[in-house]
Amino acid sequence: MDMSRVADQGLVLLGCGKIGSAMLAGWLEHGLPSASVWVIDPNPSDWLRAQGVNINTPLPERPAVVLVAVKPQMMGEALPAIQALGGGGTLFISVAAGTSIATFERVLGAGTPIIRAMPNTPAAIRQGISALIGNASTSGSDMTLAEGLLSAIGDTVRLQDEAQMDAVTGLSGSGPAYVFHLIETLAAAGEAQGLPHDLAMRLAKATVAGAGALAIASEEDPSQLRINVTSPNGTTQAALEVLMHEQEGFPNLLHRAVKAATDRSKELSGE
Ligand SMILES: NC(=O)C1=CN([C@@H]2O[C@H](COP(=O)(O)OP(=O)(O)OC[C@H]3O[C@@H](n4cnc5c(N)ncnc54)[C@H](OP(=O)(O)O)[C@@H]3O)[C@@H](O)[C@H]2O)C=CC1
Ligand SMILES: O=C(O)[C@@H]1CCC=N1
Repeated sequence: MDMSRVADQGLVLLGCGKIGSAMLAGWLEHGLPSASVWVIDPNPSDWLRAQGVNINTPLPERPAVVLVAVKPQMMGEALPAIQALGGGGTLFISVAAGTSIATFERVLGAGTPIIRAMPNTPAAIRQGISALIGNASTSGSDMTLAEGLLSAIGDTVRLQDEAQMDAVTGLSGSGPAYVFHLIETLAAAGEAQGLPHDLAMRLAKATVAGAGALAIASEEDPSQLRINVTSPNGTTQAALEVLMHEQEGFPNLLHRAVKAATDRSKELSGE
């Protein structure tokens, strides 16, 4: 991605916590100059202070992009700081869960190009995935700019309908946490079978990372890759009889987990 427009005109980051920092880390690593970044955050982290970006200083008059990365509950308090940049000329990208495009249009004006995006934290190592959708004022070049920025920190996918954002949030936005929990519990299960903690954790991390990389790289789909591991009447089959149990296994558990996250995203949009 050619970051020259963003580097020339500037990028404003409203809120730089977990996801804002993950995205910023990816962009800085990709070559965005730190002098081109302005951050508004009441309590900048030590990591952020060490990056050489502009923190809580006056903003450029017409930045290329404002990235909104505050919690939905803080939106009312936070948006006035960037409201004057609305109206066109600056592209707004919000990653906030459950905050609709209409909410931003009410504050910034319907003529403001606004893209709602849902990234995830592997963005920090440029292996995230972001889903995005723009409002009616978003031009083709705005979408290209947003996709360029987001593709610098991983894969991107365009949505057809803003309503899909709740399920996307429940799947890939929150999803890294499910996988981290899988790593934690896989390691703990190995420990319970007699392995030392460090060895169990190393095996668990490498197994999840390797399986994920194979799932992306392979032409076979994940169900075939699963079958490839499963020798008839072997060890994997014994485990899968537990994990694939209709009521107590993964399918029901993950269905309930993703539904809970999706429902919470819908709830946030009404709060
Ligand atoms: N974490 C994730 O994996 C993902 C998060 N998101 C979305 O990103 C948004 C941020 O989430 P996350 O990074 O986890 O949350 P964090 O709380 O880690 O980050 C939010 C940041 O905004 C700061 N902040 C609070 N009030 C203001 C204000 N008035 N002006 C500017 N900054 C302010 C916070 O400071 P302080 O801590 O001092 O309050 C904090 O540094 C949320 O809307 C979430 O839905 C989307 C995708 C993935
Ligand atoms: O937990 C949350 O609400 C945010 C949205 C997706 C990931 N973290």
